[in-house]
Amino acid sequence: MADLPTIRWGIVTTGLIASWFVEDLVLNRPDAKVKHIIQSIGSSSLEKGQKFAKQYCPTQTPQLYDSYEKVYNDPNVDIVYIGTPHGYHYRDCLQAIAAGKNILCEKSFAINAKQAKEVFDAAKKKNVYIAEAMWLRHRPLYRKLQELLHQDKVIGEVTRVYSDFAVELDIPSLPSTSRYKDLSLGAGSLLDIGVYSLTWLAGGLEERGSENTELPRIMASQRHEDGIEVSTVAILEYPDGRQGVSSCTTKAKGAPSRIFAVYHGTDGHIEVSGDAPSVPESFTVWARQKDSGSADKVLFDKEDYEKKEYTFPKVGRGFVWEADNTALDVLEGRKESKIVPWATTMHVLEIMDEIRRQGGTVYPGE
Ligand SMILES: NC(=O)C1=CN([C@@H]2O[C@H](COP(=O)(O)OP(=O)(O)OC[C@H]3O[C@@H](n4cnc5c(N)ncnc54)[C@H](OP(=O)(O)O)[C@@H]3O)[C@@H](O)[C@H]2O)C=CC1
Ligand SMILES: O=C1OC[C@@H](O)[C@H](O)[C@H]1O
Repeated sequence: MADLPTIRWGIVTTGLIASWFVEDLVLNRPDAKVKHIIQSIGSSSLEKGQKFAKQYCPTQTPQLYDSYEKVYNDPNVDIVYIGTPHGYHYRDCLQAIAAGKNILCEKSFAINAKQAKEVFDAAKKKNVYIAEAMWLRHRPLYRKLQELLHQDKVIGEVTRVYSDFAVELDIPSLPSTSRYKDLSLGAGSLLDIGVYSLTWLAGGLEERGSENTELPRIMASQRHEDGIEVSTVAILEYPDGRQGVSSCTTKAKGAPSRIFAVYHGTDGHIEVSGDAPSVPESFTVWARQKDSGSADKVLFDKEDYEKKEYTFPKVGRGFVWEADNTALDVLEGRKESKIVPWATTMHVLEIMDEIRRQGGTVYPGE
């Protein structure tokens, strides 16, 4: 590890995702591209910071702060990781930018596209790096899937995609301050987990990724309980006829088959599975070899397909690729991530804005 470039992280919050991310930052990996230092941790309470540091980065000695601002103003911090709830990302990013810090900010990057645009404009003015921590896009599985779909065209032209993220949460039992319940924190299934379903859809339908500024036609419906959006279904239709269905809910468990995304192409199918749509493990390519000419076109013709499974090893909690890629971006002087460029974040937020407009989900201040 001695010769690796080093990056010094300022961690903002001691919440769940901050703990997962830090665990991966300090993981001892033979193939690490960067040495990650936990330089400082900012929390609403010093005690929380002490407990967090002891539990998740015991081999390091971060400076502990009782505020986020002190992390932003720490001259020894190269990049700030923001793990606050959605409703605070806008505020926290703007404060970190004002202090001249580079930023990796959790998904969903902001409540809406307008907030994100302001943040990106501010980052541009200050000439700092900023990226949304959409870790899925950094995973080798997602990148291989895109290569097979769009470069190798293993299932021909992608025509349809389905993706669902279902989690059974007992939201009424949670305290009113929970990020799953408090609208000012951005509560709602779309911003929390629907963003993954949309990312799986984009993986198939939007090969152009960052350059794609055109919004698909969107037809969406959302359901609410006690004012919180608990289910979303959205149909996305692209000008050339490709269609996708993206759904999410906090009212049901995911299917036991563990398949959460299906890609249909002119010459086959791909099914993606894993512990959750945020934790994919493998995908199966069903490439059509022949047409057995069966008279009943309704029946599945398994024997017409060649099946190939791609499995990806688990490394830590799966944040290592995002961590290394982001650190290298900053160390090499980039201001945007190639993997999650600003345009991609804007595009997904614009889609979610339209889904919420049709579904009737409004956040405080909108
Ligand atoms: N990539 C992934 O797999 C995951 C990403 N996330 C994303 O991470 C973000 C945070 O989620 P998660 O870690 O689960 O949330 P938690 O509720 O576990 O943690 C959020 C932290 O934010 C700080 N905070 C500041 N103000 C508030 C407030 N008013 N209410 C609650 N917390 C506050 C607290 O830290 P402190 O007291 O230390 O200041 C708190 O611990 C979200 O954007 C979410 O979408 C979440 C889970 C998984
Ligand atoms: O990003 C996430 O992935 C896992 C979910 O359980 C969590 O609520 C969400 O924030």
